[in-house]
Amino acid sequence: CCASQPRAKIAHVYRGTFMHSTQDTTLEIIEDALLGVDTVGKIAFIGKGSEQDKLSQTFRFSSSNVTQLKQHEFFMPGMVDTHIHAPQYSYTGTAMDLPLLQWLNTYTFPVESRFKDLKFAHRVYTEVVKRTLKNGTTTACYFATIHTDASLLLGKIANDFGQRAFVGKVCMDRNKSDYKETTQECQKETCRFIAELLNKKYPLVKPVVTPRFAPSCTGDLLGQLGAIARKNNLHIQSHISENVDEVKLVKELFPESKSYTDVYHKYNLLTDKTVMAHGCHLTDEELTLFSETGASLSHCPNSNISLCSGLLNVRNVLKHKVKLGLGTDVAGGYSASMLDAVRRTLDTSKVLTIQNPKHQALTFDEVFRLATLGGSQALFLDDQTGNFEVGKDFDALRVNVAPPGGPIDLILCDKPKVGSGALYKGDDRNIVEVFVAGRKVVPFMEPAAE
Ligand SMILES: O=c1[nH]c(=O)c2nc[nH]c2[nH]1
Ligand SMILES: [Zn+2]
Repeated sequence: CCASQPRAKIAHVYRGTFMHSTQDTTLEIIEDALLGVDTVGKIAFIGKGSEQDKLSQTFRFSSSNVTQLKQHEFFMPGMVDTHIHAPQYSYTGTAMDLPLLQWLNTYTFPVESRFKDLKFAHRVYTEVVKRTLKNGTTTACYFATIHTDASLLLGKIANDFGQRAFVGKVCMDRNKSDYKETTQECQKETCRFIAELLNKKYPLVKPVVTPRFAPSCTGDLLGQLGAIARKNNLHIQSHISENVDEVKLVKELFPESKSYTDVYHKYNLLTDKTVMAHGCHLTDEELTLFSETGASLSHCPNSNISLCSGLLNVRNVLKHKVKLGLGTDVAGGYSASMLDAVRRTLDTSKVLTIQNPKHQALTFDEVFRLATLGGSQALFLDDQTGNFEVGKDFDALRVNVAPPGGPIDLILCDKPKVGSGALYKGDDRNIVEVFVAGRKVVPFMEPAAE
């Protein structure tokens, strides 16, 4: 049994099967566990169901307050989407026929330009927050657009629905089209975005410094953003080495830098609070620089396949001791569901084994860890979320393997395999409740009135 000293009062106690990952165990399944959540949403204890009497005395809760999971139900940690473009949710699954640089110019920039319109932004951002929450994303690291007010609105909507989120106002001062700002505007608006979002004092929603990627930023802007992040001790997100044409372009635009990674490093954008999406074409030397700086990678396999960008060798990333989480990368990725990201990660890893039988494919348990604890580590949030350790916030999914009308027929009842079956075959119908910091956010709460 693990328990903190009883301090805050216990608000909820749950009894049943819990699955999670720890530093030492890729997947731990605790049957008939008892977990207590205190009034500030933190996990106060996790112990054995058989110790309920003792725990109820220590933590002063009554047995009648224990919620017993039903047969075929279990709890798992909420999933962490380490990379998602909220505005691009509006065209998911409709633009999968061009490689990255053409895809951005043809589809992405025209759509993102529309987010100047706050009504349109409100509609799309409400849908993406609801859709990701329903699919078990308790933490999302969002790109918004270049528009400060719409980006602030995304923060408000995530807060209203109770999702833990980083929100980035996108920075770009170099583009063929008008979808950009001047260097000075971008710096000024980034500072306003950060100040205004922090000023809201949302408990779970924070700003992240967001240069779109090196090709859409001048060195001047990158340097200014590095300084802003450092001064305010903020998270940073961007893209790196997604596609070979992009890597070539970065070489042309930044001839003085040794590598793509070196460009970001030079401008102080690689820190232990940085998450870079993709990294399919990074060299071992670049991965070493990630490891040395503590920067992490977001693996977005649906996007990498959909845009024919490349196949990230996650095994090699982990070998270099680089932190890694999973991302949907909507709308390069056509699915907003982290369960899809889990499956595509497994598929990608198996394709690498098909290409090279010496490659050791990732296991289901390892990928489960990447979607939960790995994501929280990549976002430097692992002291707050990622698993069911005492003292962390209770970010959890109540999964029912076989709800009526659901996608799974329960034929095999082999307990340890039930979790993997549910995650391979399940969808949001199986995620019957979602909790963030102890609060039930699915079924949805009514957003507070204005
Ligand atoms: O998948 C991607 N989506 C984007 O919006 C983007 N911008 C730069 N690089 C990118 N890659
Ligand atoms: Zn992206």
